[in-house]
Amino acid sequence: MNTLHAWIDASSGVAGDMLLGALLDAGAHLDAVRSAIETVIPESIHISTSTVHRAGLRALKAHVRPLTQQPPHRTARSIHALLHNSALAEPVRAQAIAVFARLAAAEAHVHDIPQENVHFHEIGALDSIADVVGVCAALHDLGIQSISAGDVALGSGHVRTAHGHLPVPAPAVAELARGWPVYAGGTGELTTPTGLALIRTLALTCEDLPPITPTAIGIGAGTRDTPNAPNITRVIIGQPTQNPSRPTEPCLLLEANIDDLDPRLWPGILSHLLHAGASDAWLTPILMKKGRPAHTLHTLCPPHLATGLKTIIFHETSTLGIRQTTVTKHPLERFITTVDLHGTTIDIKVATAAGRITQANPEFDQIAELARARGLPERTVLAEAVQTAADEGLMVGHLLPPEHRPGPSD
Ligand SMILES: O=C([S-])c1cc(C(=O)S)c[n+]([C@@H]2O[C@H](COP(=O)(O)O)[C@@H](O)[C@H]2O)c1
Ligand code: NI
Repeated sequence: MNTLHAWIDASSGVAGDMLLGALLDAGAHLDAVRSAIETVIPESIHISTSTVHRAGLRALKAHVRPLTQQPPHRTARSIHALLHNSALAEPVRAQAIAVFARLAAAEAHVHDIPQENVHFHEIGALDSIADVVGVCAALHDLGIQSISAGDVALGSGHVRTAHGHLPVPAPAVAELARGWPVYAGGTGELTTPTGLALIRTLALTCEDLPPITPTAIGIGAGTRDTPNAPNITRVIIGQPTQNPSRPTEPCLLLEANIDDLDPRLWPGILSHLLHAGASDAWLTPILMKKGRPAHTLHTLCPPHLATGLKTIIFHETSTLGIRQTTVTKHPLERFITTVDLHGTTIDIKVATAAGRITQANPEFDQIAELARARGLPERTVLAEAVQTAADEGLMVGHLLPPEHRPGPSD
């Protein structure tokens, strides 16, 4: 299966209409975007594009023009209902709802009000709905399956808004930036709340351009044209040439053939090596010279732990030597998330490739403990945990649900 990854370059900043312009420039169909926006807010927005230049570079400007100066009053709650009840394609609807929830959480925090009471400035609400629904529809139209983004430039100084003069980054932008690498990168407001909410919700990780073979590049223009500082957002779309977010890791493999150790000692040795930081430690049965049954001890480890692990092997086994080879590891991105099962928190180990789940396994020790506590067979509790995880979208082949994405320190 060919997967398509989109990498967002917000090193000159990002706003909702800039990202929309970039995706349209990369080949998303304007009709698909228009029709998604019409589905949610009929006859409220006129959307068109034009080729412009920003600091001498060609870019596509998405013009998102409200058709009314007096749209209905919109709160976070009413926008959620509007999107929820709309006939948008399911992935577009789910993503747009998640983006607005993130935006509303940031606004609620900085204005110190309940999330459902957040209201979006009347005209701004229309713009924002069009930008968010437009971007999600454009991604769907392009068939994008995973997204990452680089560090984001936020700007500096002050910006004039409907709420008066705000410092840059605007408070909601600063709130949305928690846990994502950002920097000033220039003067003025380079990143808006809607632009950053889109990146924070849709992008799985922050990274430099991952290994992909580009098939489309889109450049979206901001409103101002400032000399020497192109006011643009870029997207580079392509097929991952490796796992998009995980470079290979250098590893050492330590090995020894041993034919004279009391076999009862092996479990303790393997466990000691794992506790000391080995990525893996295992035995394979072998037949040595003179027909002697024996074992090869294999220990995989990051290079900086090799000396300590070799000391353990020499100390706890009877070997007279250790072979050491350098190997390359291609790890999948993995992390632990949790689900609630009968009031107990169960860890789920999740691995992803190109943004899709390849493994989602409940931690078996916790399953066994819960099974014991409830007097049930382990396989019943295991099946319940797998089903609970699947109900929350943690299913092999699915995109990772936003609420289960790892935080920056996971
Ligand atoms: O309308 C409100 S409450 C508002 C709050 C904030 C905060 O940071 S709080 C910022 N702004 C400014 O509005 C414009 C439009 O932003 P979009 O994301 O809707 O494009 C932008 O200049 C924000 O800094 C408004
Ligand atoms: Ni605000």
